[in-house]
Amino acid sequence: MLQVNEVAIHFGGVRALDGVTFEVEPGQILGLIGPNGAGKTTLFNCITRIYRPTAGTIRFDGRDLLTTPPHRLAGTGITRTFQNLALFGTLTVFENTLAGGLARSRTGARARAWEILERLDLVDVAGRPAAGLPFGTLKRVELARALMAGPRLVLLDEPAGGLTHSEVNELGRLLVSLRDEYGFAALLVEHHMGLVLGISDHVVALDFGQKIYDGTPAGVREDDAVVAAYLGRAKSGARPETTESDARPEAAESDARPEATEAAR
Ligand SMILES: Nc1ncnc2c1ncn2[C@@H]1O[C@H](COP(=O)(O)OP(=O)(O)OP(=O)(O)O)[C@@H](O)[C@H]1O
Repeated sequence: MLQVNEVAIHFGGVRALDGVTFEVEPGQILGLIGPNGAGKTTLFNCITRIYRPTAGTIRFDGRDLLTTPPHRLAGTGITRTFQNLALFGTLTVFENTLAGGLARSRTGARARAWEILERLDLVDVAGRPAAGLPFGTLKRVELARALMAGPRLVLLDEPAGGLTHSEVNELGRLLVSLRDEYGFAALLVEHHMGLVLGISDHVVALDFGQKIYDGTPAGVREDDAVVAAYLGRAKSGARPETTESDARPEAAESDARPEATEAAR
């Protein structure tokens, strides 16, 4: 359904993506992993037309996405959430959710918004402005907005970032049940390995803009290249836990990341 073919993008001397090729099947959750600066968010930005790749093609249902105007993307069936949230602070949770449906016909939009808010346990805060609500709640609002367009592919950029242990477990169950119910595929960028390996059908790993792994979640921990580039450095505090434990505080992790990236380079 999504075909990313030999995609490359350079920022000055930095090869953020260097010939990346992979596919996402309908209904599949594909986990996209890799160390800081590997190119994961850049890939999202290429798919969603924020960045224009230097080379390569991206096709969705056979359609050339790189010639599709960015504002038509939701209409093609692709939506996303943002690592650092991109909600309208002064709008209510209901209004933020409704905004995700503007690419669809107005008919039934309000009813669909209520249905999604109920599904995501957001009815109690539906009338509250987004600004000031807890981070974990806002992450769910982003998901609600992404689902409003009735997507066939959702790009999830670190949905577990900043969530507590129990919230991450709950998120994993929620994503799988939403996928089963609504039938969308998902591209999941996430450092929380327990979540990625627990819910992904397939995993792709990037390192310095290149694909180093494309296979099953079960094979990830056994793969020498992924262990060397990413998992094997968990003890540094800048890499993910290699166990299912998520005791590692997210804030400390992100503080450590840029420095670790510099060191790695
Ligand atoms: N607009 C830009 N201008 C210059 N360099 C950029 C730009 N966007 C990304 N980069 C660089 O491209 C590389 C890939 O960054 P990207 O944010 O995609 O990594 P990532 O895998 O998402 O990392 P993280 O896990 O920390 O979010 C980095 O070296 C980054 O500094």
